[in-house]
Amino acid sequence: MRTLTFNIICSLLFGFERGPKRDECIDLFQKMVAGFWSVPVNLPFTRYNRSLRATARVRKIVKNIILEKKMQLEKGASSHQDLITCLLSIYNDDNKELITEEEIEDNALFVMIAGYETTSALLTFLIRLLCNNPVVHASVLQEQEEIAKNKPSGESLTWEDLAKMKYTWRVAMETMRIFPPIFGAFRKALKDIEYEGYIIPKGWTIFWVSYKTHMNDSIFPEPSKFDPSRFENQASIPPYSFIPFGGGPRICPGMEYARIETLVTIHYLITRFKWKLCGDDSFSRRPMPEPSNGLLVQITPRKIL
Ligand code: HEM
Repeated sequence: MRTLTFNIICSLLFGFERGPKRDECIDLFQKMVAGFWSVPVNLPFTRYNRSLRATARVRKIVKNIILEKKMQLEKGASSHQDLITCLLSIYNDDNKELITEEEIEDNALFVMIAGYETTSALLTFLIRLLCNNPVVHASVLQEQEEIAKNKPSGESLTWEDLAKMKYTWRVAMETMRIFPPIFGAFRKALKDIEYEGYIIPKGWTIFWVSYKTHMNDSIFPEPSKFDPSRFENQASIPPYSFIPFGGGPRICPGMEYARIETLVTIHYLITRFKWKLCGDDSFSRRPMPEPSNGLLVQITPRKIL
C-alpha cells in the first residue's frame, strides 16, 4: 500500500511516471522515512545516518524534477500539469517568482511524506477489516458492484461514482476512528484553558490525541465496537470529536485527496479480487499503526462483471 500511495502521489503531484528513476526514489524514500523516528546518532552504520544520506539523494532527485519542469514551462508547457508547475507559476506583482526553488523542494517533500504513510495505513487496516468482517465486506462489495455494473467496461470512475460510495466511506471513517493513522499533533494554548479542573496556561504546548477522543464512550457509544452506521447521521457527532484529519485552520489539506485515493483503491480491489489473511493479525504503532509482521494476504482474481 505504501508503494501504491507513493506511486500515485509521484505521478499526480509531480508528473513523475513509472520507471527506474521512480523505483530508485521509493527505495531511498523508505530509508529517509525510517530515520524520522530513530535515535539521532550520526554514525555510518545507524538508521539515522542512512536516512540523512537517502534524504540528500531524494532532494537531488526532486531538485532535478523542478529544473526539468522549469525548462518545460519556459518552452510554453501548461502551468497546471502538477503541483510543481503550479508552484513555479506563482508570481508576485513585479512578475517575480513568489516561491523559491528551495521552498518548492521542501513543500514537495513534505507533501510526499504527509500523503505516503497516512493513506497507506488506512488502506492496510481497511483490507484487514474487510477480511475479518464478512458482513461489512458483503455490503462494501454490493455498493461497489452496483457502481461497476452501470459502467461500460474500461470507463474510469467519475465524481458521481465517488459520491455514491457512501457506505464504503463510512467504513473507512470507522476504521480511522479506531485506528487513526496520525494519533495526534501539537497546538499552542492562545489563552488559559480550564480542562477537568486543571489550568493549561496560555502559551503552553498541547498534544491532542485523536485516539482518546475517538474512544470516549460519551461521544461514541460502545467505542470498541466496529460500527460504520454511527456515521449515518454525521450531524449527531459533536464538532472536533471525529478528528483523524485534525481540525481548525490546520486541518489536513490532503483530506479529499485521501478520500478519493481510498475509495478508488477499494473499488478496484474489491470488485476484482478476493483475499484472505495468511499471517497473524497483531499490530503496533511505530508511530503509524501497522501490522506487526506485515499484512500477509492470499489474493485471487474474481470474475470481473
Ligand atoms: C488517511 C489519510 C490522512 C490522514 C489520516 C491525515 C491526517 C492528518 C493530520 C491529523 C494532520 C494534522 C492536522 C492538524 O494539526 O489539525 C495532517 C496534516 C497534513 N496533511 Fe494529512 N492526512 C492524510 C492524508 C494526507 C494526504 C494524502 C496529503 C497530501 C497529499 C496530506 C497532507 C497534509 C499536510 C500538507 C498537512 C500539514 C497541514 C498544516 O500543517 O497546515 N495528508 N494530516
